[in-house]
Amino acid sequence: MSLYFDAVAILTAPSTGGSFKSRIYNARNLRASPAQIYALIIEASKWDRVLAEVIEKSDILSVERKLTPLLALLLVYDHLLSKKGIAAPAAHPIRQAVERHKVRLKAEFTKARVRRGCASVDQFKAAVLKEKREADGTNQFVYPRWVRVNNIRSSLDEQLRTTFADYERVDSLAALAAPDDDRSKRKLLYLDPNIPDLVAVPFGADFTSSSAYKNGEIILQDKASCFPAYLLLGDRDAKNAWQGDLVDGCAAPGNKTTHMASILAQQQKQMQQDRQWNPQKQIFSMDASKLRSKTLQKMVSLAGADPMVTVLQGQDFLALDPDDPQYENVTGLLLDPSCSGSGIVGRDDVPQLTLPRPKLVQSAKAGGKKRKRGAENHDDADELASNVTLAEPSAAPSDENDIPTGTMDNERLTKLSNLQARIVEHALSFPSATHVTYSTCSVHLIENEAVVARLLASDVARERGWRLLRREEQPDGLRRWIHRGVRRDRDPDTGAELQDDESVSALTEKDLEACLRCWSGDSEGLGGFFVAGFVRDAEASHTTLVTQSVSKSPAKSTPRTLKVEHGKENTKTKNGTGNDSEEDDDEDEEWSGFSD
Ligand SMILES: C[S@@+](CC[C@H](N)C(=O)[O-])C[C@H]1O[C@@H](n2cnc3c(N)ncnc32)[C@H](O)[C@@H]1O
Repeated sequence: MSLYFDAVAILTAPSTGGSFKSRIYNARNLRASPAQIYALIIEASKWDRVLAEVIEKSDILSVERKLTPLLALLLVYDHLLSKKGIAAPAAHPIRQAVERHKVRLKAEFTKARVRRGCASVDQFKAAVLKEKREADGTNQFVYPRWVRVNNIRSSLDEQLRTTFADYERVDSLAALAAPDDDRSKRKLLYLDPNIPDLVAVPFGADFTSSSAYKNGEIILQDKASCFPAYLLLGDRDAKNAWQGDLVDGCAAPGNKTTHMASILAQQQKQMQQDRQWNPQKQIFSMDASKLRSKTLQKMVSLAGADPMVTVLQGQDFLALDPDDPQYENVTGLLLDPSCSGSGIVGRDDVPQLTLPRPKLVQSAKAGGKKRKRGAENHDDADELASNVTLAEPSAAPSDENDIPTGTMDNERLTKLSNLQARIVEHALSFPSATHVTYSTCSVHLIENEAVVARLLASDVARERGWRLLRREEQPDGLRRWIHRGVRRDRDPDTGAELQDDESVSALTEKDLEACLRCWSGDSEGLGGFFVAGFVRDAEASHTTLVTQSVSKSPAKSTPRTLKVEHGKENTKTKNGTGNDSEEDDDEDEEWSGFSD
């Protein structure tokens, strides 16, 4: 039985680089034989579309709560197509969960064959393979391997001279993939025009044995995932280098933390041209999950960012006290909280599996597209979405994203978006903060523009003068990015726009221009992604209403509102008399809510 659970674990584990096969053979903690696991995944992936169809039509996921879509797909493959059937004792509950439906499954499998006009299983197999190749061929053409150069340990120039020395420069993403080539073997390189220090190479290129990868000089990070740190820290030079500390509130596994550190390193090196670079602790990076925090710490160390980053392992960002003196110099915060992951697409040579959708999701308006490979376990997502404080996710994380892709109904998405909004509101309350970014790898409006609309309408945003970082204020590469915020969700299957969504009616066209979107399946070579930046104006800080916590504990605090003019606290009380008794109690409170 461990065979199926091991296969699920492999398919949902973080992508650590290397070929898919080598990852299975090098994996620890597997109980089944690597050869068996590999064969099961490869064979099942050839039939995924049919198996998904059969499982959906027989509706076993609605009744068999022990089965996740991925587990069901692997089991039903063995049940219907392998000679020996399911490799588990006959009395095993998971085997029974499938075999209870054998008549229905067989009937749906036969119908799927007949629908494709195939008289035999062999013909059926050929037709299914053709279908699969047609679907995958496009994916592999579009998605390259993105490589970010880490300025702490190296520089783009140095990497072009060394790791990429024998790579031929091409002038478009499409040129990375000439049809019928063995693209992974061709050494082609495209310098990304939007994100500094980012290059794209053909899909399948493997750097995991290169010294640059092992030493943390290069980091395999998708382009869209580079947007938030660049949006936050921008194009700065020695004259206007970033001032103040930074917080990455939802940081594991650490791509954006290490990207922030890399950008800061670049700026600081420019400032200290002739002198030795002397990195300073400037970033607080945390994750509520202790398990994922370990990966975060490893990634920070590998990137050489220890002198710049303080990792707070297992720290819930919502429990961080913005008024704690150690955060008084925090000027920028990056928030990339848990999301539905509905924008995630396969990024490496792991077989792409089209998974069955449970009935619940098939009928949900904002339900995801057919799931691609991603983390499993709906219960974790549910728990996460319904709890105020994050529970340790027990499912293996999938790269940056820790939530299963595509299995969420509207209720779950709503809970998740509530949590996302709370997290960013908390960020907006840091007394010295002037810049905040919010990002998700979701395509759903409810997690993206709708969260932005709620944040702009929140008390903390209005009182502290937060607004969106407008397109014309964004770093050059992102200002030129053409895919901006939207008012309508897209149909997950056809991509067609759905009707206007009221949740974003308060956003102006300028606001939508300020938001950045990425979509899968277009010529940009990315998955679905969203990011928006918030800033506080210098003018807003001169005459702004600031909420000051009476208590140091955010959970117990009673906010009071004070008016600030020209950088000074105005001691006028709420009723303007200066005699408000509530305020008298707080006379000794240190001033803590003041923008730049
Ligand atoms: C999308 S992932 C972050 C990916 C990361 N930014 C990167 O670029 O590598 C979301 C992370 O947020 C963490 N998280 C969710 N809620 C949190 C909270 N309240 N405080 C801290 N971390 C939280 C999850 O454990 C998860 O690791």
